[in-house]
Amino acid sequence: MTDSTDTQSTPTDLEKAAAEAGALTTRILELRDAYYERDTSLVSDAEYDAMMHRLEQLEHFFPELQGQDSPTQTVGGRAQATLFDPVTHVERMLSLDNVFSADELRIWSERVERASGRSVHYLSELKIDGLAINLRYEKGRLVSAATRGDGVVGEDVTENVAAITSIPNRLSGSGHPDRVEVRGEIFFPVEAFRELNEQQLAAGEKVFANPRNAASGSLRQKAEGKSPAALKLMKNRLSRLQMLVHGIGAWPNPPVAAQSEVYDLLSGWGLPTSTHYRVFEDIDGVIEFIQYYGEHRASVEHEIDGIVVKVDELALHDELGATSRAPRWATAFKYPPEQVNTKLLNIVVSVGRTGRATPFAQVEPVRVAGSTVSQATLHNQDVVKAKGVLIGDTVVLRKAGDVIPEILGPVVELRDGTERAFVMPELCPSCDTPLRPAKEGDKDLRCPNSRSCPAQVRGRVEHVGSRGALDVEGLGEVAAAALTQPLEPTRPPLADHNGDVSEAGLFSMTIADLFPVTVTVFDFETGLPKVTEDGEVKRVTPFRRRRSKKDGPFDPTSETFTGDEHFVPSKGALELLDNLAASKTKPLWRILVALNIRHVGPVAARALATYFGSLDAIRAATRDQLAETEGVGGIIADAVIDWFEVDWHQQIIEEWTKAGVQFSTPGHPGPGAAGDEGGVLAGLTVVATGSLEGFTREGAQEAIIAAGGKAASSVSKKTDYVAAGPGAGSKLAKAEELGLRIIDAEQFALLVTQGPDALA
Ligand SMILES: NC(=O)c1ccc[n+]([C@@H]2O[C@H](COP(=O)([O-])OP(=O)(O)OC[C@H]3O[C@@H](n4cnc5c(N)ncnc54)[C@H](O)[C@@H]3O)[C@@H](O)[C@H]2O)c1
Ligand SMILES: [Zn+2]
Repeated sequence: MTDSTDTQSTPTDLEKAAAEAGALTTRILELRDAYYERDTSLVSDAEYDAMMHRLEQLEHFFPELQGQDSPTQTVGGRAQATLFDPVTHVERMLSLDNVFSADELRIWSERVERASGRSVHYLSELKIDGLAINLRYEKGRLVSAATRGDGVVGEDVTENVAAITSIPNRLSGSGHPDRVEVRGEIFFPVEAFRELNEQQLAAGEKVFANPRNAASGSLRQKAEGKSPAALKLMKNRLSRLQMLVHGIGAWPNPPVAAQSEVYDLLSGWGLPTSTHYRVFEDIDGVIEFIQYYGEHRASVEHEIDGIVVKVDELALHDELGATSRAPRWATAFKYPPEQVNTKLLNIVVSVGRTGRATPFAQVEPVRVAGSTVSQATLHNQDVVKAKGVLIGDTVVLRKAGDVIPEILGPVVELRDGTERAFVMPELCPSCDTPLRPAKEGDKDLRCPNSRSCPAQVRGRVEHVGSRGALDVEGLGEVAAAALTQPLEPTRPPLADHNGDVSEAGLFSMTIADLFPVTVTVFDFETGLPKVTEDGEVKRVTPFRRRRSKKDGPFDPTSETFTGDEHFVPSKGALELLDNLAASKTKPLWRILVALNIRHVGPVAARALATYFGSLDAIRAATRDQLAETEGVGGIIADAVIDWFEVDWHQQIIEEWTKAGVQFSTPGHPGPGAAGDEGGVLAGLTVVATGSLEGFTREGAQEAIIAAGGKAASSVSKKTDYVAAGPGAGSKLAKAEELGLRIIDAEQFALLVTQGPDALA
């Protein structure tokens, strides 16, 4: 459509548009009121932005709808003279226009360059999630601080701002103008925001949905009428606020020509300016900057909701001017939101491999930080209570980067009375055993049926395959669930991630069965598991697929016939078996982690493996010997001893030993040796580079460490051996240059198992 269609629009179109615009306006004003006056987000920012966008569209096609007081023409907020004194800004405080994609940004920059008629430099900086403040300094002294309000009239918060330690009351240096207005963002650094919300939770107060609401709520508090204790709390909150300068207000003839020079000048006066800005000669640089911070959002000390792009040349600011709402010389690129509102549909309890019963939230699926979220953990019943969420609430959900989604709290204003409280169940949802704390006073409840609780069995099998344990590709959540299905032949088949069907009902595996597993199981006549001579049911990977013509001659040892359908092991199943077989000789510490001993994660397992060198040595050790090992300590020592005392744990070791799992580090000289005077590589530094046959990159490092050596990542004079394989590159060149001892994969294997003497 073009603008000319406006005049041809039929009255009904216009009427429809007017009705929609009217409804949107009412809603947006309601949302603004909640947001700016009550520090509450009734909808997510993305929903709010979408409504604004829709209203802009309607007004674009039907300009007659665009009144002066339309939300598209006004700056959020309202000057509320009731709480603070009103301040009329000498220069209006504006909002920013938004773009949501690189394409939209390019369109913006083309428009700017066309209007400027000359080349433009772009200053890119982080969009801080806080609230805008205008600071007026007269002869270097802070005389007034005001919020944005409606852009024309703001609130006088001078007294509170004086309590913010990061804002100087006096400018440093000299040559300050008689009057200068500086603008910036007041915010909570991420860490302080987290602490604040924790304190709010503990005190039974509302949690803030984002640092911006928190900053605004903290700054806009009145000291009057507060008890001494409340006043102290208020001061404490104010003192944790920070500010960063991002512009200027009224300042006649500033002695600078560019926004970037403004920052240099102001930082020379002791004002906090961001160190994260950059000036680019074209928009491509800006787009790279946006991408960079999109991936490194979490590395910044404060929350960012986007990147602000500004024309650097100050002269152009005047030439380009502003609309009633926003400058034309700047725009904000908005990142996908990390916080959204969604409905809390239910709270259910899951039991993990350690038996811990964890309530988690099932929410209406929402897009947040680039992925769709439908669940969030709630840790334990105390956390549910502390967060004050009820089933049926609209809740604020947060997901930053790779972090696990978290529920911040309810939007209390939106309750309608149908919400209900969560009640922690008394029985394990997986096996009906009464839940109880591991020891008195523990907040977490556990299912004590560790041996056969299906949820725990499944969790342990999955844990064996996990990255920190044996890292078995194909042994994840889906496979673990299929492998451990209880023995119920009538269960419907499950499909795995390749769409292969599994006869899930036939398997009930524990981690003890994991390595002896074979594919040969089904009796081809009956379709039931084959029984070995000694009466045992052979376990098998459950993944199978329907036989096709391409599968060639029938193989009775691995194929199944269920009466009317014919199955062969799926590709995934065969791969899983291969991967399991290959993991039997992984480093000892990984095997220890896979055993699922309480408190024994990768770090403790490495410490144990390095010092003792074998499972037998660990089992033979006394509590004191374990506890005194560097990196182990009393708690872990007790957990290790407890673990060995359980009879079905012995069975795991027996089964795994029979299947060829390697419970010791080859060449390890025995307890203690590697710890101080070391294993066969004690005191030696080895660099592994390029691809060494028989070792993964990580595996080579581990082999060096396990043998008591130091695995270095760069070559230096102190390096004793450089193990180099194809693709070794610059490290090899350096080693040659330094005249170091260079060995190949075969020699490396000898070195880490038998030590330097084996190479002679
Ligand atoms: N969820 C809701 O119900 C709701 C309601 C109203 C507003 N909002 C949110 O607020 C936004 C609108 O608020 P707005 O008008 O303040 O616009 P804005 O926050 O999108 O952008 C303008 C503001 O950005 C700030 N800013 C931060 N870093 C900056 C920098 N480096 N340079 C310049 N300015 C910087 C300034 O304070 C400026 O006033 C919406 O897009 C939405 O995200 C949400
Ligand atoms: Zn249970």
